[in-house]
Amino acid sequence: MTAPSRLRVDGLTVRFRLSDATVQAVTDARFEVRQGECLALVGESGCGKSVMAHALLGLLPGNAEVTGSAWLESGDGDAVDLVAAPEEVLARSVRGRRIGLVPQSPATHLTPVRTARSQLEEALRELGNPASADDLAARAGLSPAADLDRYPHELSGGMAQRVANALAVAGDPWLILADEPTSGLDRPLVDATMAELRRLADDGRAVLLITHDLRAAERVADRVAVMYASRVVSVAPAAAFFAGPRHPYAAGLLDALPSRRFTPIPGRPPELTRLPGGCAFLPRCDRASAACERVPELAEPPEPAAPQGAAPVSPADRQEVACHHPLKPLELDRNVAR
Ligand SMILES: Nc1ncnc2c1ncn2[C@@H]1O[C@H](COP(=O)(O)OP(=O)(O)OP(=O)(O)O)[C@@H](O)[C@H]1O
Ligand code: NI
Repeated sequence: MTAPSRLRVDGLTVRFRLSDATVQAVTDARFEVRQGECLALVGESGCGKSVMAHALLGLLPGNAEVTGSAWLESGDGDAVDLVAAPEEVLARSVRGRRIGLVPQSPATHLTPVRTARSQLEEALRELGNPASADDLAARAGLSPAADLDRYPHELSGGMAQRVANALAVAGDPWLILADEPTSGLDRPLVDATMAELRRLADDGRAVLLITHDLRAAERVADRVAVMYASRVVSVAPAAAFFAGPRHPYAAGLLDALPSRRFTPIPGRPPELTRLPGGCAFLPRCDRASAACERVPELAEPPEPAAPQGAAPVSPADRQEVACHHPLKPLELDRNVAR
């Protein structure tokens, strides 16, 4: 059975009106994050990932126009549309409560002059959570007796991350949002942070991880959504995505990794003030045709007939792509994969 949805984004669109131009930062985004899963949202710098996060939190500046919907759901009937909700509701019951925020830099996020315990206790008190700081710390992998009475400068990077994560769940959130939680961190700390996010998902949280570190995403994500030039162009189960992405842009991103072909995609993404009418990836795509002058919808591509003897693509491996010429599905050998 599929787990209940915790975040359901549908048609989410963000425009910034400037005096002489309009920035199309997020266009018609559609995806969901379910209870107990981590969805990684990836894409090149400037494609709209953080604007999407800020739209979900109601933290966009006054020149932003937001349309569409983004339902944050408890999983048992309670729900709030983050786009329609008034600021008062977002401030009182969403940010830091129903949405727990994993900060970009835990070391600077923590108050330097107070112990981890006093910060956790204050958060629990403010959020009306009867849990104890010891419980929260233990769940986050800290030793309450040894770690909680330390000041932030006495904590290692990994420990500070765990305290920040304990703070992120202090309000018992429906969704955890982490926008580039590993930028500027060294590899061991990246690994520790990813392990922490995985643990939060395994604990039953829904985790939305925004990152351009594909290697980190591969370690933690159950599904991967790819953004390009303001649109979500691919949503796929992680294993199928990393084994054989269907969208040419996603394939290009993976080929650019040092651990793969280390070949960057030629060209640059378009300016968000001057998006083309059709597929925005067209000028960089070696599969483009006249059909690509029309914007492709995000959908499961019609499958080519499976070669004789080959198993059809399993439902668990199905990828949605916005592309008129998707790459062929890879036959994942389920027996080998397990
Ligand atoms: N207040 C604003 N007014 C106008 N344009 C904005 C505003 N905020 C963001 N943008 C533009 O929106 C686009 C998307 O930015 P965003 O920060 O979401 O990118 P990103 O995908 O998070 O990139 P990165 O990986 O570098 O963090 C950029 O072109 C940015 O310049
Ligand atoms: Ni960003």
